[in-house]
Amino acid sequence: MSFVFDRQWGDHNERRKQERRNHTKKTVEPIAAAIVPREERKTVGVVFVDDPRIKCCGVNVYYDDKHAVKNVTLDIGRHEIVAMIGPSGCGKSSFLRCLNRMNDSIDNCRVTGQIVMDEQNINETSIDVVPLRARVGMVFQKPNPFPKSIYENIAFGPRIHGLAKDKTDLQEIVVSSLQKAGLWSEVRDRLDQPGTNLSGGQQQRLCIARAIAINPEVILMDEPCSALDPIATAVIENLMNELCADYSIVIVTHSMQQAARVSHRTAYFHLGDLIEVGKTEQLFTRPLHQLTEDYITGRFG
Ligand SMILES: Nc1ncnc2c1ncn2[C@@H]1O[C@H](COP(=O)(O)OP(=O)(O)OP(=O)(O)O)[C@@H](O)[C@H]1O
Repeated sequence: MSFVFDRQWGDHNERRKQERRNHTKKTVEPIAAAIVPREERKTVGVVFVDDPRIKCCGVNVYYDDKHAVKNVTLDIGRHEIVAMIGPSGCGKSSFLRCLNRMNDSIDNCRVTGQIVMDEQNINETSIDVVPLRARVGMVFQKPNPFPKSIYENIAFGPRIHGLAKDKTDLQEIVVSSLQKAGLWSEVRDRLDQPGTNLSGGQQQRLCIARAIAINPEVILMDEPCSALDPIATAVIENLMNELCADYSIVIVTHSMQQAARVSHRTAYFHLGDLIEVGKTEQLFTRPLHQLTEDYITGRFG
């Protein structure tokens, strides 16, 4: 009996020691590999994901001879929020605009490389950008509702893309888009009033509803909260969290706090190079590249 008792306690103590060793193993960071030096420009981190929604490979953006985005390779996952951060002029917006060919409207801009959705390179000149921009919607820095009624702001897209069978169908799209954008309860009684009469935060949600109404797969957001107060910003951030159940979201933001709050992965750009991309928590707490560390600790930009 005593033998059994001793053995049990012996086992118990051994187990406790082992648990402590395991615990130590789990909580103490492994000795980090040396941080990548500033001169290195090859992207480090988690560039690829399983079953990506968009696959960017060697993307370059030039404005005349200015090389604004340099050989960027990056996957955007399904149901993923990817934040793009970096100092002013590092190429975040230029890269974002590649994802729905918005750079086409800039005369001196040229984009090279592959941007693949459903095995199709959307950067080929033969691609029709109208249906592409329905699949990859965009929300801009400044809310830009059409000078039309709230209803028409949403109904316009589905109507021109032929997404509604009839008037009832169109009405359903309008209601469900406003619901998904978290605006329905605030505007249900005034759908015929101008969208421009809404507050800034409501206008931005109207623009999100407008993007949703044409059934996109991806929503691009270029500093969507920079014109909003903290309360309206929090509403949009919560909304993003809900929307990623249905869409992939790529957001350019100047706010590291916002990137940390909303995104699953964060991409850090520097002078046109994608320096590092990784799980958001890791990038902000244990960056792999010296330039990322400089930026997040406020030593640069
Ligand atoms: N139409 C243009 N013609 C010439 N150069 C341009 C044009 N648009 C952008 N650039 C340049 O390309 C570079 C990248 O600009 P971009 O707007 O993509 O950077 P960003 O990181 O989004 O900057 P910000 O955070 O200030 O908005 C910058 O040097 C910018 O001056």
